[in-house]
Amino acid sequence: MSDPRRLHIVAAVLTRQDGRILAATRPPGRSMAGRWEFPGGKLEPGESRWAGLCRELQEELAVTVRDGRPLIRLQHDYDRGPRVDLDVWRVTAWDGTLEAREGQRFDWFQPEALTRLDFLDANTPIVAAARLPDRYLVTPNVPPGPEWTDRLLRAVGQGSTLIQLRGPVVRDPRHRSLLREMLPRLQAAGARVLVNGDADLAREIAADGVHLPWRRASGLQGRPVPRPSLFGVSCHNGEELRHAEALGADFVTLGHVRATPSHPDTAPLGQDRFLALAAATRLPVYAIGGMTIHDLPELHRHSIQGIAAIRSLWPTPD
Ligand SMILES: Nc1nc2c([nH]c(=O)n2[C@@H]2O[C@H](COP(=O)(O)OP(=O)(O)OP(=O)(O)O)[C@@H](O)[C@H]2O)c(=O)[nH]1
Repeated sequence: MSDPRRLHIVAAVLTRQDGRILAATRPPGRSMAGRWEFPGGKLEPGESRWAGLCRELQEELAVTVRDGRPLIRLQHDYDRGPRVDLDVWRVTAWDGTLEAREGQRFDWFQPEALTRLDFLDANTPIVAAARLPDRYLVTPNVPPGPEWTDRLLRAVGQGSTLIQLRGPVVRDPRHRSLLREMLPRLQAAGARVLVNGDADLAREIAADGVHLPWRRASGLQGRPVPRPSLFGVSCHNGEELRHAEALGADFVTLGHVRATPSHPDTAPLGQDRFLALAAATRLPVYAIGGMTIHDLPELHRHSIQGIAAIRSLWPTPD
């Protein structure tokens, strides 16, 4: 951390197998008491991030953390308050029975319900990251075949629980019946489905949100859909990332990281530039452009949300 006055905070998004997430109120007597946060606290001098996380969860909730990984990292300056570097981890395994050891209130919430809680000001992107998976499937820009629903359901089963429908399947009204048949089945299987480029269509078919290409997002002043609907933006540089933040986007895709057949004419960002841009935004970031699930461990190490991909997440036919 370059600024020694900035507090390094480690915090945990405890996530149960059924998908519910723990949130807690700040205990009486603390700053911003009563508002919601994720359990955690200040890293001690010389302490590793993981050791600090484990200590905080033991102190606050009496649990021993067994498994987790970085989820998102962002900086926030409170007015007349601390300047914090929030280093948030997804924790998926722990031992012990949860106890509120510091007088806080805690509960388990469906991911969507988190958006209705009065969280600390810095936490909006953390709540978005908590709600989102690490695989974001973007459909190919070709007319959909009748086998699409089954293929997409297979992708959901493999962990791509966020799907962006784009191309003819959303643009061409002849595919509306397929779309209407497909959507509830994907949602029932646990997927959130976003429509590329068209917030009206997203509303009309009860999709879970909208994803805008940069050229559509650039002319907007605010979100095209209210929370808890999801709003993603495709970004390629720092200026676009700052505009996506100002719009109140829930997340961005950032790329293309590697050379890909879908962008033969533009140079890829490359890993170093990608990581530098991703570190400078407070929004959850999906790396896009030549990404596969084998990239996930390294991306997670850098507190990146995950990958967005067409080819590598699109299941082959049986
Ligand atoms: N644990 C935690 N802290 C958060 C979150 N979001 C957020 O802005 N923070 C800020 O990070 C700092 C947490 O440090 P802490 O938990 O050790 O501090 P504290 O209770 O003694 O609070 P205080 O020193 O502000 O009174 C606080 O300034 C808090 O406002 C969050 O989700 N979890």
